[in-house]
Amino acid sequence: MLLQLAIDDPAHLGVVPEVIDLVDIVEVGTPVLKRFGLASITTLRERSGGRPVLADTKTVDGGAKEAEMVFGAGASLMTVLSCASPATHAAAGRVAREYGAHVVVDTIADRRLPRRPGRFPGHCDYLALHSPTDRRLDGEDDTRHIDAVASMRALGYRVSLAGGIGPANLAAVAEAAPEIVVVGGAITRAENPRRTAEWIVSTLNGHTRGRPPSRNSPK
Ligand SMILES: O=C([C@H](O)CO)[C@H](O)[C@H](O)COP(=O)(O)O
Repeated sequence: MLLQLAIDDPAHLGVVPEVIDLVDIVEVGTPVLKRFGLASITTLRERSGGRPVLADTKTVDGGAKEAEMVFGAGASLMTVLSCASPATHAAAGRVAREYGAHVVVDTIADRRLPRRPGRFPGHCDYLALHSPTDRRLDGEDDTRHIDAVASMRALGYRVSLAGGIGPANLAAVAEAAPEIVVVGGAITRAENPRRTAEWIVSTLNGHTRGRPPSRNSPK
């Protein structure tokens, strides 16, 4: 399993150097991309120590143009919403192939998950099962994305799992074994991001050592 660190708030950029050696993919979160534009991709590339950067564009139209922009700026992966038109998937995929880059198809806005392999024309390197932040802020305890990993993998999709992943559900996530585990707030908002990231990595690797660090643990 690969660990993808999501930076959704400019205030959390400082966490990157603290944990970068534990991380496989660095995500320029949608809010950061909207706030700082393509420069945020360059910034995170400079801090990522050569690790791939994902631009969380959540593209829904204009696939070729958005792909050109973010891959041209140095991103290695981008996200396209699963509800986008086949033409958008095909266009983003064509540009991704030209750059040797990757497309993550994000199901965050879809009520229905794909029922067959190869549902997205063009390019679907990973299918993101993503619990929306706002649903959780509304108080929903959502595990549907974790529960769906097995069926999507059975259809042949490589899965990226995102949304509210942290100490409360990490054991279930490790058991589901998606290809990519996306973690934002559980690391970036932790009292001790480094120790939390270490605990997450060891749990994902099946070598859990005790309990997750508490919010009050010393830095
Ligand atoms: O993509 C995200 C979300 O839609 C906000 O833009 C987050 O990066 C993703 O959900 C991971 O964040 P956490 O839920 O804080 O782990």
